[in-house]
Amino acid sequence: MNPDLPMITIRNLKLDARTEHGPAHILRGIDLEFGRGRIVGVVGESGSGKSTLVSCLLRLLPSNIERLEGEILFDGIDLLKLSPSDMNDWRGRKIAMVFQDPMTALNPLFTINTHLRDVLKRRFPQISAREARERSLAMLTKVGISDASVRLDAYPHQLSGGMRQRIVIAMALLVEPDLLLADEPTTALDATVEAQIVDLFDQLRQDFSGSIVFISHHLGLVAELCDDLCVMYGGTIVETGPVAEVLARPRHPYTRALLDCEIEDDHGGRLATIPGEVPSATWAMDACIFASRCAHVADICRRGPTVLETVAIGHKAACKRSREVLP
Ligand SMILES: Nc1ncnc2c1ncn2[C@@H]1O[C@H](COP(=O)(O)OP(=O)(O)OP(=O)(O)O)[C@@H](O)[C@H]1O
Repeated sequence: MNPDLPMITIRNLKLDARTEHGPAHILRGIDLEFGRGRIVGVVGESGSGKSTLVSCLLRLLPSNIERLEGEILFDGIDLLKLSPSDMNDWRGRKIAMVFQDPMTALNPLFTINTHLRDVLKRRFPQISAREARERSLAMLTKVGISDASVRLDAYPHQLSGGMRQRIVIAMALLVEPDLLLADEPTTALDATVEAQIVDLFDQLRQDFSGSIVFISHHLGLVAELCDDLCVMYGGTIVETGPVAEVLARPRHPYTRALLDCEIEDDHGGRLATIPGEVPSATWAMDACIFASRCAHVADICRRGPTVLETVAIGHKAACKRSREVLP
């Protein structure tokens, strides 16, 4: 394996779903790549396609798919071409997932020990019960759970929401995945616990050699944690690049607008919002996807869709007027 090659390369990924109003273009041609050891933040409003992108990486796709095109190369292997059983094996070995709601992954009838042991048994079939317990205890401590031996014998409902999310993160890490997908893992938590879970992800990166895709509505949170940023809008990526570069010099009006939305007034309310709505997924994109809401829209923006173009090293934006309006 060549360490200089990207670990994940997504090429022209398109996903349409069948609906009563015609095909919904949920992903409209996603191009993205990232290397090992990166934390990639994916941000965008509700409905921009973030969760669907993650579902494609897991290949857990909706049943009403009408079209799926493109490639998802993981160390050169196209996940979309793996057999169902090979893909299942990858999910338990190379890719792990942390969902928004920890109860998605926890069975209320089983203790934490059973959950962690089952993950370890699936990943390392030869592991003894003793070793599984030792590894589980060490992992609980690592993810910041105090009194780990007591918690190990608890049931999910006996733990707080923050602790349950730590358990789910522990389950994901026990897999020793190359790719960890986290779909809004802090959304269901209050602000203090959210900050603790973000800190946990930050600490984990020190000895986690894989990559993390971290989905969030919250640009500030992504800025704190991630190396790379991917801004999604209407099933497309409108801007991508190193977090510091994109946030210091946003080159797409949507990213700029999202940044403005982060500014709070004295009472913690938002000073700005983006007027209008994300276009319907059934819209056949014949113009810039952001044209209907863009403060800088001009005739050129309505003449065909825009594509991602390099604006600086590693930094791309899909705006025909970028140089004029956000130089
Ligand atoms: N199976 C499906 N059939 C039809 N439309 C779908 C399907 N799955 C998702 N969509 C639509 O595709 C769009 C993108 O959905 P997705 O859940 O990926 O967005 P998201 O950015 O993750 O949103 P959120 O932040 O609310 O989770 C939405 O408009 C959604 O309603």
